[in-house]
Amino acid sequence: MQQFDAIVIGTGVAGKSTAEQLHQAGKSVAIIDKLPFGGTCSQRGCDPKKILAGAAELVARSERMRDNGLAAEARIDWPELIRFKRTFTDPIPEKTEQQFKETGITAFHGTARFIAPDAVQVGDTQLQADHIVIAAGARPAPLGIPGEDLLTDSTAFMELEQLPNDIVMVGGGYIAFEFAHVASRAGAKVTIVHQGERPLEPFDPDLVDLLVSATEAMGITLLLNAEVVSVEGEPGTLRVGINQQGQERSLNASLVVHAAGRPADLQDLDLDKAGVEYSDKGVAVNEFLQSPSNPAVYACGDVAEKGLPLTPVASWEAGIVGANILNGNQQRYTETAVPSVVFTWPNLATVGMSEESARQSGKNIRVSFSDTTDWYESRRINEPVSGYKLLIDDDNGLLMGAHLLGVGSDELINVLTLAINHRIPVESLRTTLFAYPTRASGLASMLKS
Ligand SMILES: Cc1cc2nc3c(=O)[nH]c(=O)nc-3n(C[C@H](O)[C@H](O)[C@H](O)COP(=O)(O)OP(=O)(O)OC[C@H]3O[C@@H](n4cnc5c(N)ncnc54)[C@H](O)[C@@H]3O)c2cc1C
Ligand SMILES: NC(=O)c1ccc[n+]([C@@H]2O[C@H](COP(=O)([O-])OP(=O)(O)OC[C@H]3O[C@@H](n4cnc5c(N)ncnc54)[C@H](O)[C@@H]3O)[C@@H](O)[C@H]2O)c1
Repeated sequence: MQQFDAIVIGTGVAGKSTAEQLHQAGKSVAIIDKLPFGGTCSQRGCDPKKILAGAAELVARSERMRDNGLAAEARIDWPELIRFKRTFTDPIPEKTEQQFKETGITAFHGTARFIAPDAVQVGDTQLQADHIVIAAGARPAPLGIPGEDLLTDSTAFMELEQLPNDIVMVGGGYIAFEFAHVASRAGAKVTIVHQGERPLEPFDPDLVDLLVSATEAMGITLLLNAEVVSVEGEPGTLRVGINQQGQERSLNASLVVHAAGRPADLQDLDLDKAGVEYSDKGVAVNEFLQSPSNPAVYACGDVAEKGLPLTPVASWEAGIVGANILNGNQQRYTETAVPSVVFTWPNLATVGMSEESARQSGKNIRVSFSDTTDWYESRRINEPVSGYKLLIDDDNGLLMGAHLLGVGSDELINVLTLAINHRIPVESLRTTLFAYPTRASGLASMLKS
């Protein structure tokens, strides 16, 4: 059995940064991954996705300006775009492995499973440590439907050599909308099949309605209250069975994409052998991100039950875990407002409370909501829709929640996150001079009392 001060399971944002922090403090660290080193965000998630979304944005913007002074329209060359994406993603595993080698972190390829409360096995190798950090991320939710293996997951979608003509997205969340916008702008006919009444549930319903109208105007079909119940056929000629409010129907598609959620990836870990509690939300953790049932174990990132499954949260939680292992439990996980963006064109962004939860809070709230499609910042690029909703506590003048739709929302949401987390009064935001013309320069109008 090989001995270490700490074992980290997962080489994504959460695992890699915890391992580096522990190693820099002089600990001997082993790190393990069952997939090529580097994790989801940089190879199979945020970063490659934004390369595709960036190209789709150029197409959208050029289309919208075609009769407004732009002569040529941009077009996506899918194989070339995937080649460009690979220039970012392909080097990551080797680069990450090299970094581990150079820093002295001992890296293992393979699937880690617990064999004892303080030990894991990878292949034939057994490792033991004072602390074990689970940073195993998430995986596509098993759907339990016939023909499930015919679905293409988000990783495989971003590896497609050719983009098929007709695509069905199963689910109506982040991945469905981002990929639908990309695929549609690359020329595919796309249908989003969503089981709920409202897509993009964590986002503001009024702004989602505006985004949905723009999405439908692009030619994307949305089926709501519709659950995918089966997929059959051969790859390339698939038939998707749908139950829409009790009515059976089916759709033909060349590609069916899994966009139906990503729960914690617990399946290989054998957590029962370590006495580590878990639920369908992930590894159970206390305020120190430590397993309450096995104090040798900590968890961070998508696999932990606390926090949104987003990259900045994974990185922040990793810092807490690293500090608590090094200094004893001192840093607490505290609820903080976390911004989130759907990288459609236009962008949809949110931070802080929803209108519903703000109204339920019992506070004296003011809702500032407007469709801003006819504002200069939208009209100059002929943007199809834009809008905002700001939720203000009228008693103390603080921002409780901010919801944005439109170009520049992905950056402006960060300013509003700063305001919420650092209790900057809306009056200060309203009277601050922001560069003009930018999306932030509209804040004064948005915050007029
Ligand atoms: C398509 C897509 C787009 C996204 N876009 C965004 C975005 O724009 N912004 C954003 O903030 N977030 C985005 N996310 C979410 C973001 O990628 C994750 O929140 C983040 O990568 C989580 O990091 P992590 O370190 O917790 O997990 P991961 O990066 O997933 O790392 C976990 C690692 O653990 C390994 N592992 C699992 N089980 C075992 C085991 N038993 N043994 C060994 N290794 C194991 C896995 O192979 C994996 O490499 C996106 C996700 C996807 C799928
Ligand atoms: N821009 C970003 O930050 C970004 C982008 C992509 C992914 N992510 C992360 O990855 C996670 C996974 O993304 P996602 O889009 O798969 O999940 P999601 O949770 O955003 O959306 C999945 C949706 O699919 C629906 N659904 C589930 N089963 C279904 C079925 N059988 N038929 C029809 N609809 C069904 C669910 O009701 C849910 O609303 C996200 O929660 C997010 O944390 C983030």
